[in-house]
Amino acid sequence: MLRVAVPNKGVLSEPAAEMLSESGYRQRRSTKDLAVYDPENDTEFFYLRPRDIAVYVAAGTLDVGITGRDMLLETSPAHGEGPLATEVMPLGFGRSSFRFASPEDSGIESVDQLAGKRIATAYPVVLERFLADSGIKADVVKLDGAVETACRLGVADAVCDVVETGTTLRQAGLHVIGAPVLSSEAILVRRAGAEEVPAVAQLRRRLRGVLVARQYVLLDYDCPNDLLPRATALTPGLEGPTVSPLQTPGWSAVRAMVLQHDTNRLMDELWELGARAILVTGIHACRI
Ligand SMILES: Nc1ncnc2c1ncn2[C@@H]1O[C@H](COP(=O)(O)OP(=O)(O)OP(=O)(O)O)[C@@H](O)[C@H]1O
Ligand SMILES: O=P(O)(O)OC[C@H]1O[C@H](OP(=O)(O)OP(=O)(O)O)[C@H](O)[C@@H]1O
Ligand SMILES: [Mg+2]
Repeated sequence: MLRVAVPNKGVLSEPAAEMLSESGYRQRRSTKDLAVYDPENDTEFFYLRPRDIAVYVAAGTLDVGITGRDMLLETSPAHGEGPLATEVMPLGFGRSSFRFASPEDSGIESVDQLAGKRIATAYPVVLERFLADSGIKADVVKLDGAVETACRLGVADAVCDVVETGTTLRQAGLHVIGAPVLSSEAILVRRAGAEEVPAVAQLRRRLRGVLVARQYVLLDYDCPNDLLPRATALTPGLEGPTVSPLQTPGWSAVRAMVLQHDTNRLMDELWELGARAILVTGIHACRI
């Protein structure tokens, strides 16, 4: 039986369960359920705090889990100090960066100026590693959440926190300083060095299928044969485009997968080139 950890709360919770449902796995009906068994796939899902997921996976108690890259790094022991979980694949949601920010009027404008200052964070391990690697000596103030308020309430001079849109920072009168400490998104994690088993390989293929179906569309168009080399250079597909003859002499039909965000640019360029009957179709599911 495969045992999978899924975030029970927070921003990763819903999209993680949605991605597993789209991958054909049964998910819990109520947010109060702690675990659910999917008999068809012989898989049990455990709903846990995202912060704890890599710990269970590293210990080998659960086979795989979905968490944030920042959470994995926060709960990873220093080299040689205990079992490790490792990133298997990114899942394309829950994107954020982990960054320093200081009050607008603090005069702290660069990471170097953080030396000797108090920095509040809910990710002390990641922050302390960064400070040690950068040779900056500062006091780390460990908080559980709502870190942005720490400066206003006088317990810190700056913060290091998760930023997505930046709205929370702005509301707290803070501005980002320096480059991101790290870029995070939801990831699938496994125990480091764990042997590949068929059930995990299947889960990975299914998740990859959902990712590809979300990212790509199918583009069909009709094209005069003499323009095929230029048209198919625009739409090379994954392995190569499908080109079949049309009943109209001198014309072919082309089908290729293209990135969804590129669709309108490609349709315009193909039209300018002389392609016609350009159609876009969504991909519901796939195995690539
Ligand atoms: N606004 C956001 N946008 C994208 N990802 C986010 C955002 N906030 C948090 N995350 C990501 O979600 C993961 C877990 O954060 P979450 O807020 O769910 O847990 P937490 O902060 O430990 O718990 P809680 O907020 O319930 O106290 C982290 O990987 C983090 O990067
Ligand atoms: O840049 P934004 O789009 O504003 O998003 C970032 C905010 O979202 C998360 O907060 P969450 O709601 O998880 O609260 P928490 O700080 O208590 O964890 C994170 O800790 C930031 O505060
Ligand atoms: Mg949070």
